[in-house]
Amino acid sequence: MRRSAAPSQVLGNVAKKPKFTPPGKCIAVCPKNETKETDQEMTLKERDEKEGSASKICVQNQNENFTQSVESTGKVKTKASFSNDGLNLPTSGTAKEEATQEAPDCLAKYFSVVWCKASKKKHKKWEGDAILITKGKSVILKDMEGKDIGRGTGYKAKELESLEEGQTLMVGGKEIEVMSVISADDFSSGRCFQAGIGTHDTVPTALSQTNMKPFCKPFKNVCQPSSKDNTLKNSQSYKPRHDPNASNSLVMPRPNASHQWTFNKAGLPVVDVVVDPYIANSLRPHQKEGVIFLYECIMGMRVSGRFGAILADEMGLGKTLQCIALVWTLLRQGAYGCKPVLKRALIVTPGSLVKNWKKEFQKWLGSERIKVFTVDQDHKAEEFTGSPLYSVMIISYEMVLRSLDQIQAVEFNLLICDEGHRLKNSTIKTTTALTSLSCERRIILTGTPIQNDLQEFYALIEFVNPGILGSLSTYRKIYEEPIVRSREPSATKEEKELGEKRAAELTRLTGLFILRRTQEVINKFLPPKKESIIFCRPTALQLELYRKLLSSQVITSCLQGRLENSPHLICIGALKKLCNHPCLLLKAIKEKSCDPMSEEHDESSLYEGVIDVFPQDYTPDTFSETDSGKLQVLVKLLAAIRELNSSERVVLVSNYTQTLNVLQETCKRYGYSYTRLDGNTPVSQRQQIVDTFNSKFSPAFIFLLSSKAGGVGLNLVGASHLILYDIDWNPATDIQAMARVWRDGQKHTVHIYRLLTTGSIEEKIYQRQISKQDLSGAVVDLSKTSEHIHFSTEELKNLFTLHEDSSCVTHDLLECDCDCMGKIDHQNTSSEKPSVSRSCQLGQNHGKPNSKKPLSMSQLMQWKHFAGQRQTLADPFLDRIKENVSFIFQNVTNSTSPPNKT
Ligand SMILES: Nc1ncnc2c1ncn2[C@@H]1O[C@H](COP(=O)(O)OP(=O)(O)OP(=O)(O)O)[C@@H](O)[C@H]1O
Ligand SMILES: [Mg+2]
Repeated sequence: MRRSAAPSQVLGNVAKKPKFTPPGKCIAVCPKNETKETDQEMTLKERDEKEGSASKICVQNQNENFTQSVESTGKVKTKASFSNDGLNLPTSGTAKEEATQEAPDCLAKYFSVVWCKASKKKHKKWEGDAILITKGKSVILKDMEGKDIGRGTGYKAKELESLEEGQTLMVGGKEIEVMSVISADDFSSGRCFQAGIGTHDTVPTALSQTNMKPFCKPFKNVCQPSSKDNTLKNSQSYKPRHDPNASNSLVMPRPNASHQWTFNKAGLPVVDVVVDPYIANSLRPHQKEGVIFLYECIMGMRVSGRFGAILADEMGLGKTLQCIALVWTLLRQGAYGCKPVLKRALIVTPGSLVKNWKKEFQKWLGSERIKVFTVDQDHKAEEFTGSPLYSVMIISYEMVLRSLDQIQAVEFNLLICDEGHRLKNSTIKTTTALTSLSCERRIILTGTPIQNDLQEFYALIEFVNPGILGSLSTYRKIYEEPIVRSREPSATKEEKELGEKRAAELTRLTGLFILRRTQEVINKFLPPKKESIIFCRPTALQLELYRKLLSSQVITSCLQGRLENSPHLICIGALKKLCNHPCLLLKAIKEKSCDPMSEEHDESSLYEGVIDVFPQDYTPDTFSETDSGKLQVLVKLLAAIRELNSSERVVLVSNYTQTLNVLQETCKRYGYSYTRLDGNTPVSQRQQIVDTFNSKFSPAFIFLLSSKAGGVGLNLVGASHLILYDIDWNPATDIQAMARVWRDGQKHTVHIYRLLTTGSIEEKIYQRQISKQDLSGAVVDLSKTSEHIHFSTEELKNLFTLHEDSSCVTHDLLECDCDCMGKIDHQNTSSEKPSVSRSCQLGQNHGKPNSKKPLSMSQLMQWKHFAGQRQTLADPFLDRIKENVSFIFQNVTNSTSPPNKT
């Protein structure tokens, strides 16, 4: 049968046949070799051969699936040919499942087909591409969005088995013709539904290779220049701005032939782009790779026709510096005829980091190279527009909304969104405003993308590379539903396999433009970090109040599954307050009693009779540190640091302003000088507070920090001790806070202390936290953040249980066979070596399916652990606090690295 109007598969199998036709006839536009070669020149063909480049300019591009148009301005517009169809995959395993019902033992087969309505016409007019699944005697036809468009049964099994290319079949009133056979793998990964983007044929340059790429002679022509003579004359002035042959030079990869074909219409000489040694010399190895990665992404060299990137390096790896190196390079240079790629760049960042960005520009480039413009109350966006002095604008997310008109009026060539995970919601104003900017080159920087769910992940991808994953509904069908389904306990083996494959495919696809490195790459440059989880015994008052709350009617009914209006959240809040200090609970009770008319009946009922447990003269303001186990420990710890490390400073973190007030009052009582940054600190003052604290002349001993308000992006390397006073459901919040101190620039050994109230809800939250961290290797963490957490009755029961007899429930859960209460020594005598060889291996049987403890507890596997009441502890700080401590886990990272960074 002949086909006339073929859909996208007119050229055959998507994966096999080229789909991209360059504008104009290739042969005509690209004459064999009209440009004379000089000593320094060689043809593209030769160079490609020499460099092993896969594609040739006159060959149809196998990597691309774009239609292309050139505007009269010469600006090239590329558009994914699948943009309307999206990537199209079926919902989770439906085809297999359905066919299984029909013939459980037969193997399913998959075909790429075209279809049209059944007609007797000889000359068919095909209406669309589709996927045909056959199994036994049944078939299912799916459109490219994964929707069923036809089904049939009662075929001859043999005929279906031998179905091959070119054959036709009737399926539910539709006539189909088989175009090609699809592998089961291509079906289950979803690749067969993708119209070519990011499938087998995308060839990103390997980072390590590009890094090593030798210098290529700069004066080479690609296509026919507009004027041969001119180009030859001018070629002598097309020189790299910096010497690519110098030792340590950082040379960007050269664009391949198809890139040149698309973006170098004028046929300008290709010149090496070399990062200014002034900044390149400061870059760590991972940062050099990062700059190359970003360069390739935003130049459209990794995924053809896409210019976005997500740099998701863990906190403190210097994302700022990598971007500065990129921006500075591209403001001055470009591969085609030395023409700078960027004229103007826009950097959007949380308000608290605007000044930090400016400082970092100065730090790495000095003040004479570049002038950056920061938008604030006194410097309006219009000033930037009117001034030729500035090429970089730094603005806060809040200000973007206020200055949108002015920003839209400027043509920015690069948009960088720092802490860009805030764009995870595509409907919020900031995201819509930034999406409205015409700039195609977009970079998201984030240290914590993993906490998002699959839809948030989609929003981030959509922001940097719009359309690459198809429409949201398609994406849900292809990826989200099968992946989520496969992780449910009731998932069948097939569903699990499908989910895993789709997740792997999603990772592969997005991995082309997402780069995440972990802290390890920088560890060797950092001083040691000693992390201790300190289980603090609750006081008698805390225990009594805790029991009282647990016996309340509200908690009882929560445990019976009555969760309308989320009463459990109020209960959790009250218990957390109590753990921090009983006075915070009393404050809440008093505030509630002043407002008896409020709607919150559950809260009033929870507090019923609790006030009677407090001593009679107890007031929230005259609290005593002896009423809170954690505060007792804190006071002793601060005294020990003051005494043993008098020149070192402390960051004290809480998630709650009221708790910070208690901590601040404690500082006052002990005469400790402090500074504070929380949600109420004006954004304009934040950098100043941070700078003053980091200066060696800082009078402040303690930095009180609200992790939620100001944690992200701050550098607090002036302190070498960090105490997490309370715990958040979301591990990212705490990790963010910890990374403020242990980062590049830190000169001292860092001590991190996490305080938890023994046997209480805090331990349970900690256990949940570490299970979340274990998921961070996945594309995304599917667990939701705080208020969205869904608790089963079983989980609530666990949360609302107080373990009074245990010195560490977390340790109990590990089923560790040691006797850490003193008989066997599980305290590693050498405090500087990880205790891998000790007899007690925490979580020995982790990962075994029958293990009762959560797999994630394996995180603690390598940690030393010991009961608090030992006679002496090797760590002098812990030794001072042991009286109030029931248990300690401790881990040392980088024990061998020198205290000063290299
Ligand atoms: N190559 C380097 N040499 C020395 N210091 C560096 C280097 N790279 C970065 N730094 C410093 O390390 C600190 C952390 O860098 P930066 O703030 O860019 O981290 P980040 O990746 O943005 O982390 P976060 O996710 O926390 O924002 C900064 O003070 C920065 O100046
Ligand atoms: Mg940052």
